[in-house]
Amino acid sequence: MPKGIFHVPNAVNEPVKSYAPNTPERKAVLDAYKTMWNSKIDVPLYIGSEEIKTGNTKNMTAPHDHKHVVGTYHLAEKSHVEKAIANALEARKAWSSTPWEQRAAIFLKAAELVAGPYRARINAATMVGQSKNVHQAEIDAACEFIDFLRFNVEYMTQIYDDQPNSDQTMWNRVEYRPLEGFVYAITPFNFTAIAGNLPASAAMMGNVVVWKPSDSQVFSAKIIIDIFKEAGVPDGVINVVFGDAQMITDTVLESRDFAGIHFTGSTHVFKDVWGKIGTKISHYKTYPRIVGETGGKDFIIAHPSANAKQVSTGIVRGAFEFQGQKCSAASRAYIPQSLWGDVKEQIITDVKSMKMGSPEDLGNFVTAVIHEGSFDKLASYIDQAKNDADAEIIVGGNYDKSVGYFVEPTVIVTTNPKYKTMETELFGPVMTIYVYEDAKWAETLKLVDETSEYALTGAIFSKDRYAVAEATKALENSAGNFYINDKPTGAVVGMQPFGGARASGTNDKAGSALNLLRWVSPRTIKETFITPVDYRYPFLGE
Ligand SMILES: NC(=O)c1ccc[n+]([C@@H]2O[C@H](COP(=O)([O-])OP(=O)(O)OC[C@H]3O[C@@H](n4cnc5c(N)ncnc54)[C@H](O)[C@@H]3O)[C@@H](O)[C@H]2O)c1
Ligand SMILES: N[C@@H](CCC=O)C(=O)O
Repeated sequence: MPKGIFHVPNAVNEPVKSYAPNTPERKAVLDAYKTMWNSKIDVPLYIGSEEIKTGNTKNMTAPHDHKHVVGTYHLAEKSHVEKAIANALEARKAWSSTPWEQRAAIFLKAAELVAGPYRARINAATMVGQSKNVHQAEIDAACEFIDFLRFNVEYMTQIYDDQPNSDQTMWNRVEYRPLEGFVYAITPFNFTAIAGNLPASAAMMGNVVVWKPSDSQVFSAKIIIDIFKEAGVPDGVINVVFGDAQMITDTVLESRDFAGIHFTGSTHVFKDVWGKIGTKISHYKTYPRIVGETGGKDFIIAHPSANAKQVSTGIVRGAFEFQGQKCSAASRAYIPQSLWGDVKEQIITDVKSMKMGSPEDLGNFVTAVIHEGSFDKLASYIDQAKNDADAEIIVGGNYDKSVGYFVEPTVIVTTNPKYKTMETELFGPVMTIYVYEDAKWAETLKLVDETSEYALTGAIFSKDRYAVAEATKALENSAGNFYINDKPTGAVVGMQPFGGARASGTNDKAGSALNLLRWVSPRTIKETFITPVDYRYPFLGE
């Protein structure tokens, strides 16, 4: 047991590297990309100390070149999921009582492995398997993942440090126990950092985990697993299963020891899983913690006082970075008539200047969308907009899946503020704009609030402080992350805790102490120094 009250290193955000020509990081990431492109990996299930090849495999391909196979991964059967749970529960015996500083050291080491020896590999894997351009890979797979690991260690110690009052007669203590059972982490394709953070944050707090990554992120998930192993996460603490999401989830939910779910993904899946947990609630040993960050229909609203160039840049970067595949991506905008001419011209100029293609060419701003299902869905909405009288495509609108799943950044202007693409999350490079009359500012704020079921991110651009204040109040429940004079994407751990409410999730703010609190079950301990030996109150003896 520790013989000191230890302090962890102060968490600092990882600086973003530039990847400019002739930098060492540029050479390293391109070398790693080539190596991965020209070899094939075979990813097993990771259960306890075993790496299991079930023989039932799927190919991993690059979204920007979908015939190019970069590896295979093995699919779990029900028995593997059961085995993963059994291994997790076995590992819990040692892990749940491992001193916190030992757990902290593992995850601090993992952060340094990402920052140094694994940086080029995890970025390159994110470029190959998820088609991120190098800047998007760097801010996600390297920097955000490192920040999650470093800051969560610091938040963990803040939580442990939060203790109740005592007096001379007693000492009150709270210990933050891991949950009694195991945590199930389900992760999305679009952020390598989220894939790493969901299992790691629960494990850091002393929990054991069954992790099911997205089928479209296995390629970079393999690097995360390598990092956890090298950092010293003991066997069985994080068990990884791939395959049929429904079967895996149903099997997990059958276990009486299921103690919590750490989910990020789409709203309909989360609601479905929540419903299943609800129907089995009497079956579980404890009430499972349900944490889910889900979809968004994120907005930008410009006030007539806004700077047109700032607005158009916010729209273009907010909507089209990583092909709009961020839960935070701007996908509906409200622009006053008086600014529209300038904003429109600038958007069209910017979008036409964007290069699209493989992420290996670092000059490409836009690459492919994640898979055929997403491509087909986006194409159908774009085709619909071409036919609808209340919609007009002002730039983009083409798509091609012959080599990769390429969809041009597309801007739809609609005269109908409730047009389908103003309300529905498409999760791709499609932005819809509604132009409002300047005099209808207050009505438009109401429209922003009422148009979508989501409440994840949103932004207002304005030079008028009264308008900023009015929007901040009117939209207080419309976004969990609200931006003033900035695009609604790019939250940084330690700076803008991230998460939304309404249909966007439980708003437990990934990368914050609020989130880590969901993975502990506090026990209060009262120790009395002079224990009473007489039941009578003092006055009863008089
Ligand atoms: N709010 C946030 O912080 C945040 C962050 C990233 C992504 N997202 C959201 O995630 C979505 C995009 O990611 P995606 O396409 O990977 O989402 P998705 O919902 O398709 O998949 C997410 C995970 O759920 C699994 N899954 C799918 N069907 C399931 C089922 N029936 N039962 C159990 N698990 C199932 C998938 O295999 C994957 O691991 C978007 O809606 C986006 O807004 C939200
Ligand atoms: N943290 C990211 C969003 C993650 C969701 O996809 C951002 O703020 O852009």
